[in-house]
Amino acid sequence: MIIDKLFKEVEKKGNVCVGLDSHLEYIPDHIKEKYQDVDEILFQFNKNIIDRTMDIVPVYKLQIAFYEAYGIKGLVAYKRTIEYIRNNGIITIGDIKRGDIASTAEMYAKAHFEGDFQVDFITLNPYMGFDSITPYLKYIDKGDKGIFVLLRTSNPGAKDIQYLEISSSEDTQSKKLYYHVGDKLYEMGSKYIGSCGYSSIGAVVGGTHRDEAEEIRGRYKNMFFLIPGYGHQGGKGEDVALYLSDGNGGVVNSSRGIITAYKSYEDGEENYDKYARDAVLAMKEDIESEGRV
Ligand SMILES: O=c1ccn([C@@H]2O[C@H](COP(=O)(O)O)[C@@H](O)[C@H]2O)c(=O)[nH]1
Repeated sequence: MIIDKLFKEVEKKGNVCVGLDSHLEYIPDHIKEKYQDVDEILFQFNKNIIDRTMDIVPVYKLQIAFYEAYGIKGLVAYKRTIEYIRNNGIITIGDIKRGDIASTAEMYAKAHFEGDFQVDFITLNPYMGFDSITPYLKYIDKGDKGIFVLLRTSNPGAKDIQYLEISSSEDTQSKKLYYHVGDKLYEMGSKYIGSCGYSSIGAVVGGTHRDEAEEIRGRYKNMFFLIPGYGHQGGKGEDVALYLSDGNGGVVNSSRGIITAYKSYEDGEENYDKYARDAVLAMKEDIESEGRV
């Protein structure tokens, strides 16, 4: 199962997920001068970072908005980057955060689990209901695909809706909305547990809030987490480590913190890929120094 592959990669390489959110503004001038087309610029920028980091990175996440923003050529860069990563045997997450009625979700599943934009995991937004998730299950059933569903996100606005205390007809006591989502996903995920003990139905939990971390980790023991919010959004090693279990059970994403790390150095532009690697190593050390919780 894909989750077993991710688990093994994390055992070997650590928990850092590099976010290739490759805004043109983040790309050094020498690359923009060398290549004319935006697809080539984005791809070459990504490729150099991937080549420099793939021995220490278990998974790359591409936020599709950064490619859609550049139209067809942006999507060509998205396709070429995911193909390049997958051809190197490394896992990809398409951060697409889709959520729609079942008939549309079927087409989203086809679009991102087959064909040009095929990745290993995608992110989904469950707030239209669980019938918006079920069309993806037939791919998970086959074993080589997985999903990360938004549970409790990293942004300050997460509190506006996800933290609302509500009760359902099945519960006697009220609980936060994100626990309603988590409990249901946990139940759905129990069918897809790999030999590593985790399910191919994982959840996105923001690494910027630490108060609930131990409760979330303890409540969803078989759930693998995608943990964004490290670095630019303020999450630290001590925060994100709380969502891990014995050093595994989650990957921690950093996008700007890694791909724009070079901007702090005088010789950064020419060596942006080296500084991306240094940033991955520093992040890995920051997380691992917390010990295998
Ligand atoms: O709760 C969430 C879910 C997804 N994201 C995504 O992660 C990265 C974070 O980028 P940074 O530059 O490391 O802040 C980005 O792609 C978001 O769309 C998130 O931040 N929080």
